[in-house]
Amino acid sequence: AQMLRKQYGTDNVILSDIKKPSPDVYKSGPFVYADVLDYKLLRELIVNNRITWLVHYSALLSAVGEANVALARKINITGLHNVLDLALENCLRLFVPSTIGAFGPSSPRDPAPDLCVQRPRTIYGVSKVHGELMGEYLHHKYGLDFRCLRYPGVISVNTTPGGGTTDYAVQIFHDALSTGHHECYLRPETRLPMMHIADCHRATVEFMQAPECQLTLRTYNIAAMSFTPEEVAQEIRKHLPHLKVTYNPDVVRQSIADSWPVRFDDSNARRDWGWTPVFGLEELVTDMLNSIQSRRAKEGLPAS
Ligand SMILES: NC(=O)c1ccc[n+]([C@@H]2O[C@H](COP(=O)([O-])OP(=O)(O)OC[C@H]3O[C@@H](n4cnc5c(N)ncnc54)[C@H](O)[C@@H]3O)[C@@H](O)[C@H]2O)c1
Ligand SMILES: C[C@@H](O)[C@H](N)C(=O)O
Repeated sequence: AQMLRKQYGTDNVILSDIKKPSPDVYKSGPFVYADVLDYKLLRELIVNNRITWLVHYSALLSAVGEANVALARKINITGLHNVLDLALENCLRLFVPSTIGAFGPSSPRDPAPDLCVQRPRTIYGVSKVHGELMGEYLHHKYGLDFRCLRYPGVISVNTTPGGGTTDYAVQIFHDALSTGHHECYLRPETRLPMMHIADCHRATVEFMQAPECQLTLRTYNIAAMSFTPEEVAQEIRKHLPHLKVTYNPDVVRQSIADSWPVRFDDSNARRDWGWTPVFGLEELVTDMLNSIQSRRAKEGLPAS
């Protein structure tokens, strides 16, 4: 929203959720309550605010989805159908993120290309493949301007991890600066594609702004780096040598991670609309530690 508001004006970008926003978010511009399962309310918001673009992020992530399959199906599939119908009815440009989780054990893993077998084994992945296919179907049949990026694990200081399989890659930075000890629920050699949130946001805005004639696909992989818990820990130790990591693999999350790509082939995104990441592992680690450290200092908390 911050990026879009700079370009399009504060009042022209409306954030929504079913959760109360932090005071910072609330003060930064328009925020409304919107439940994606409430079709009438969504329609009212779109009509009353003369919405032209819709960015649909609401979802239950992979690990939390496995713990509550019925709710994940409702939010990730029924909610998506509401959004697709409204986008079509109101000629909106629609962005829906997909994920590395849209692939499964029978997909090529190193690298996973844009087009290949997709047989995910989580309700999250199944719902994301469904979203990719529904959006593309409505694009080809009715001309819906549907755009979808498959994000790697996204790493950010601003939000607490939302119940995904890649959450450890956020938590490890907080633990490094608080207790100096991180207990990892994945095995040390588990490699997954990851991305700094600044790259993820920039990719999304650049992709949304790309002229339609440049797009040869409606769903693209985007990549920045791939690392294992051991590799990110080693990079953090260059700044905080005392970091201790112990491993206690969680059966559910480890088996999800083992079914996902270890690397993404994003050559189509690079060719079609010029995607290039800025953050590699070194830059990511420096930025995350600096940002968390200054946040802790503001809150009067010590760094370990
Ligand atoms: N974080 C990642 O690493 C990652 C990677 C790939 C794709 N994505 C995708 O990006 C999107 C956002 O992910 P995130 O990490 O911010 O997840 P998150 O869990 O932090 O946020 C999801 C949001 O959806 C909201 N929500 C839940 N039920 C809702 C409902 N009924 N109506 C409206 N909102 C509802 C939640 O309140 C929450 O704020 C998801 O679609 C996810 O699949 C995320
Ligand atoms: C990878 C992504 O979709 C999310 N962070 C998850 O782990 O579920």
